[in-house]
Amino acid sequence: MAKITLSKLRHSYYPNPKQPSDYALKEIDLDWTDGGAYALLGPSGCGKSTLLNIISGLLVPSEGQILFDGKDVTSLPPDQRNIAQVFQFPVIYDTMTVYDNLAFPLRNRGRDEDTVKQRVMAIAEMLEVVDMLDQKAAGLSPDNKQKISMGRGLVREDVNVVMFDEPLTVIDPHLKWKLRSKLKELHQRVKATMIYVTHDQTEALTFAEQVVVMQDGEIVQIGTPVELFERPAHTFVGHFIGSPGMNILPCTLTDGAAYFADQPIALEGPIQGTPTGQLEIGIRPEFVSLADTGLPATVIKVSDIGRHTVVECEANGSRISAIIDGQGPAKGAAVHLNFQQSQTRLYVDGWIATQPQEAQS
Ligand SMILES: Nc1ncnc2c1ncn2[C@@H]1O[C@H](COP(=O)(O)OP(=O)(O)OP(=O)(O)O)[C@@H](O)[C@H]1O
Repeated sequence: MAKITLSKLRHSYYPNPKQPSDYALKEIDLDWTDGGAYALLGPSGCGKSTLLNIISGLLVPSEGQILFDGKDVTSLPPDQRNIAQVFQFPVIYDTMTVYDNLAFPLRNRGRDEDTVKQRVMAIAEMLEVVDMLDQKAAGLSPDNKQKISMGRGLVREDVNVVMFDEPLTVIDPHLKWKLRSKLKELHQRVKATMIYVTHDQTEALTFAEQVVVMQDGEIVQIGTPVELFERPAHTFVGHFIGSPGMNILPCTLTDGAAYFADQPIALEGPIQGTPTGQLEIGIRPEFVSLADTGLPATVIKVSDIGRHTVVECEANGSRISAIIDGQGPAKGAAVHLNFQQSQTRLYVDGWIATQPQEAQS
């Protein structure tokens, strides 16, 4: 397994790129630690496949370098990079047995049959497919085929990285959670460097120790699932992660105090620098509560989401959601909203501009 470094990486599909919008990847600088579990998360078109293809060697970047354990592999073809890939759709040989499918990547590299057997059995046990080993792959269900595809990606011990490209696309929704947790368990056991590409926040947050969030060819934040939830570095991350996402409200600043709809809103801590640009308050619905006093709002929708209720309100032309325990008020009710101060952030031109109180020196 290897540490992967992406250094000053830029890529354009145009021959003479001029402006930032000509680049599918703007500038990427990133270190992926040996043995880590990473997710690349972002909406369609943000550049995930472009980055994956550059790492696997299918695409040579317009600028910058890719290093595996410090060795420059930027111009090496895919077969010399020693990478295992698991794609959206299963890549297996229908006419072979499950055993032979799992053994294929090892036999292909001339491993002796004792080693093949030992690795195939270890992976089959982890994936819980031992009872299928003698079956022809053709007869397997789509999710079992994809399990075997994953097994083929994991069976070699000597790969630099295992990359998963939306691997649960073909899996039935009710089986997805099973395979998601299986993959996490597999990472803990095989300790390979793994990169999991997805547009699905649940998949990324369940699998990864570190999530790389991309938007428009740029990395907007790298963090643990908790960090992305608690302190989104950008309003895009606030929106994209969470259900419903972060409330983002336009605001003004007067003498260092934030105002929304003429109401003062207490921020988590001091503001960095002198903010100029688009000012917004960010507060997650989990930290908005209903109270007797506070920001006046009107309830426009109430949804029961199991143990909690989402109360969607309207205040001064903005939508604000609150996640509360128990039953919500009726639609049309006049309510007051309170924001938990330690969770109320200021964003300037999309980027976080407040520091938490305890970070002050
Ligand atoms: N072969 C290509 N030629 C020109 N532009 C391309 C090509 N491939 C991708 N792009 C553009 O590059 C940008 C990034 O695309 P990319 O496929 O990397 O995003 P993605 O996040 O993987 O999206 P998806 O999840 O839909 O695959 C998009 O604007 C896309 O239109």
